[in-house]
Amino acid sequence: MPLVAKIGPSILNADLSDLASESQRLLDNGADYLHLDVMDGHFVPNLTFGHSLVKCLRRKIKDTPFETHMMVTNPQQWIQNMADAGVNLYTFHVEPVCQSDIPEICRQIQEAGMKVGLAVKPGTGVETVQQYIDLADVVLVMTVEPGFGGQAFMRDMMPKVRWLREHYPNLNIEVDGGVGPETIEYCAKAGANMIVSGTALIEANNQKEVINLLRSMVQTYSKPNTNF
Ligand SMILES: O=C(CO)[C@H](O)[C@H](O)COP(=O)(O)O
Ligand SMILES: [Fe+2]
Repeated sequence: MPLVAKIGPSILNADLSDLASESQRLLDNGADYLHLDVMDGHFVPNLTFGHSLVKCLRRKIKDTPFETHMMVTNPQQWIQNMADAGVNLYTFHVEPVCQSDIPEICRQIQEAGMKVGLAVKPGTGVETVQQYIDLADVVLVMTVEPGFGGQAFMRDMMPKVRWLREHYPNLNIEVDGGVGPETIEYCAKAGANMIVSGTALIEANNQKEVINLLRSMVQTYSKPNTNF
């Protein structure tokens, strides 16, 4: 069975004063979910928004899955708030938390009614999350240092994606950072099926064309025996 390709625009570099219509345009052009980058100015040197804004967006965009990419030092703190705001997938970084707390954080996320994403920064090996993969719905391999949109894609992260795909054929593997028409082939070939794309989509003249291209690349390479 080919994996399901899902395209999730990051709205980080969109016009945040007009977030609902920017998001709706991306969805009308074929996006499957919205990737909402939450930054606390501590885990990363940048600030974005929190659960209040997510809740407002949810009032306007009702049926689309929301992922929050939690670039925060204390992911446990925001679980209930984000669940109440209408988040579906709560993806947190493993770096700032105690390894032994990861199962409990995953449990709390699930208990709050959300799916679990485990995110790793470029300097973190996948072996760090390996023992927790059974507790997660998604593993996010960052392809830039978290904190800012519009950075260059780190191709040297692809061995992590490839390793995950080899060992976990059915896992949802997400890539985030510098992903667009120029770099999707690397991600798709390595085995990623959840594609976050920010700047490349926000700045595209034809968002529908770019979303279709990202999806078709994933579909091409996720067919059995054509991965590599
Ligand atoms: O998590 C992120 C940055 O920390 C963003 O999701 C990511 O950078 C997407 O934006 P772009 O495609 O412009 O790189
Ligand atoms: Fe992100």
